[in-house]
Amino acid sequence: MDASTELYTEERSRLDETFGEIERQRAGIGPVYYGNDFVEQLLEEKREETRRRLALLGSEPYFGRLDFQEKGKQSEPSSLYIGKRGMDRTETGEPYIIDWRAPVASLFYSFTGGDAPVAYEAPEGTIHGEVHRKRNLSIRDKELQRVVESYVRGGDNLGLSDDFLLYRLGEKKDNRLRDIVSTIQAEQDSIIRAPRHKALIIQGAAGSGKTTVALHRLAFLLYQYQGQIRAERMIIFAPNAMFLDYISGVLPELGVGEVKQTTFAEWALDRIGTKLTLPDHTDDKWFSLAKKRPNIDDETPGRFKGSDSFRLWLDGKLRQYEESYLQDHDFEAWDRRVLKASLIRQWFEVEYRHYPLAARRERLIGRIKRWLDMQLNEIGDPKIRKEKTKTSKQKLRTHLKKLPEIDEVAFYRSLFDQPNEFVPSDIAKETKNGLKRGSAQPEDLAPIVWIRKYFHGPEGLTFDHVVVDEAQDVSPFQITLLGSFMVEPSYTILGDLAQGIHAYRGVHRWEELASVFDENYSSYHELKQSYRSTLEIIEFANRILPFTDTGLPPAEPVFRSGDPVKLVQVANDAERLAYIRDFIRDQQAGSMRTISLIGRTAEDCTKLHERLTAEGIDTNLIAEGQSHYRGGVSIVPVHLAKGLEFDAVLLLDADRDRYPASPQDAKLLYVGCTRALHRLTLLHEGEPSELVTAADSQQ
Ligand SMILES: Nc1ncnc2c1ncn2[C@@H]1O[C@H](COP(=O)(O)OP(=O)(O)OP(=O)(O)O)[C@@H](O)[C@H]1O
Repeated sequence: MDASTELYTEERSRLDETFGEIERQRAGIGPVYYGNDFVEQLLEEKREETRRRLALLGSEPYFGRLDFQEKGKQSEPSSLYIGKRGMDRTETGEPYIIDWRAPVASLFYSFTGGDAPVAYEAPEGTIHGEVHRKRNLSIRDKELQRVVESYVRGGDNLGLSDDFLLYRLGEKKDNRLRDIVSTIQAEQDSIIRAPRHKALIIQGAAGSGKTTVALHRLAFLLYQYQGQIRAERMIIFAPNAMFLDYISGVLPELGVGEVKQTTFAEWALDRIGTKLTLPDHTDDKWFSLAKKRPNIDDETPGRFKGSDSFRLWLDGKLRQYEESYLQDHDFEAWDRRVLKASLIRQWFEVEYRHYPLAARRERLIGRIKRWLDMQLNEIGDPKIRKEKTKTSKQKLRTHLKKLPEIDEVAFYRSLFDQPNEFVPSDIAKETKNGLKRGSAQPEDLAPIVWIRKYFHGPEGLTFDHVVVDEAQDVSPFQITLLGSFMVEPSYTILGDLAQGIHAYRGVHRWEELASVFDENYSSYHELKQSYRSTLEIIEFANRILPFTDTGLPPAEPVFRSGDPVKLVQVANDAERLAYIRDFIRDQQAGSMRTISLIGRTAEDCTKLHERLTAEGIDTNLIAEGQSHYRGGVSIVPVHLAKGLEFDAVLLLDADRDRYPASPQDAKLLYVGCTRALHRLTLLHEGEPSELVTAADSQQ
């Protein structure tokens, strides 16, 4: 028997034994309980959880094995099998499969080869020891497909073998992001396992696994802080509904499906109610061709209203409003029956001081009404009482008009009614006109929810952890707002400034976000290694990076080589169309499952979609506001491709006039090119973009 067959046979037999154990445990749970006994019902919940866990283990029980010798223990090294969920042996109670989130499993990820001693942090302290062996196992549908011996102590290892990672990265993608529990890399693992009470700010190169890492971190936190944090109080903010659809499979796969996944706009509108609408296509002007695009500076509405200084100005206005809310008016119910203004003020300012303004108002109104009722009750003669009731209640209604309703949208609107010293006049005018029509811009949402929170308090909402993906697109104001729903900051904030195509509302430097936290709470991390694309694609995209003006270092590729990036010139429109047709056909024939034609603008994409449809070629047009990602062949404008990935990409119109060498166009092109996993071709008709020529120069 050669070594690999021996390896396979050994693992096959452990796998059979595992299936036997899973079956025994499943059989031991017994049938589902449908009765009314409360205790039995509670127990049934636990049994159901076990059934789910065993079902998850049933087809792919584990993916790794680590032989670990704990220091000070005489016995042989223990073989730890690591899976998506843990399982103990029924008879002995010993761990049989280790949950990937357990402390000891961290060794599987952090171990980088070599014979040096290792250690991991456990609740009982630091555990030291030695790794004797590391194996990666691929099990699909109960079949052991592959065993890779990544490390053997004392063997002739040249560091840790990457074979298994490369095997995984070489796979073709369907229409969903997947979990990476079997191949989490050390730098990713340290982010996933970072302590809870922190605001982690992560700058990660395109394809470095930011989204994936964030999702795994949620699963880890839920495991590590069981009983302290709840899935329903964790929330992920992502840029759009289609992206949410694309990532929606990962958490259920990791067994933590209840975490809320939303966009900031959806969440904010939910809080405000139906008082406002957001117009469609508000972003279009920023993605039009360079000559039609507005400039971006700190007075661009999105940047201005998202800034910390705008928030501070708003806070000042809120305080002023609250301080001058109550005016001194006695309430005279009838002759000489007067509720003195000083007493009303005493209630409002002393007794109800700790409540948010809306509650202070409500309590005050209730108190005044009660006072009036008491006065009326003192009147013995029913006839007089009736008459006084009528007149005094009328007077009360008039009096209460002096305590106007508290409404966040009306207050926000009032800020722009008069010219003011702080808000640039064109922003004030545009905001006022929009709100008059019941329409807000995306950048108005954080201030309005902030005002609502000031008026009403958190209204029962608390977050245990907040993930903000594509965080280069969010503002400091949004981050502060979300933080105000947490007792202590617990954030994972991930993004890539080089993909900051929404620079008109997002941050330009991470310090802008870091500055909203106390420095003990925030920490900055970089993920430089990129896993998505081949070496050739990453190197090509890296040469576009300097044009983005972000000063970011090049992404580091994993050594996975593929086809060279192609730059193709076509002579005319007919040739262009013929090329596109052939491209789709060739990629499909070459087993590429997801193929994307990335256009420069939304109109370009719509036109291409119509033409291909007329020729009977089936493609999915991705448009703004879409909520499902279908996979297959997509046509997508470059600005909507962010966050997604495709086996093969044809980037259209890589011409000089469509992608001039501006930072914004460089970011768009960088986003487009980094979507490709295995193959990238750029097409141009006229002179190629300077960015493309630079990227192509060293191939
Ligand atoms: N450790 C890993 N093992 C296997 N695959 C990985 C690993 N890390 C990331 N990947 C894969 O790399 C791809 C990129 O991951 P992801 O989309 O999370 O990256 P990202 O940093 O959010 O990308 P971008 O910013 O470009 O949208 C995915 O296909 C993911 O499965």
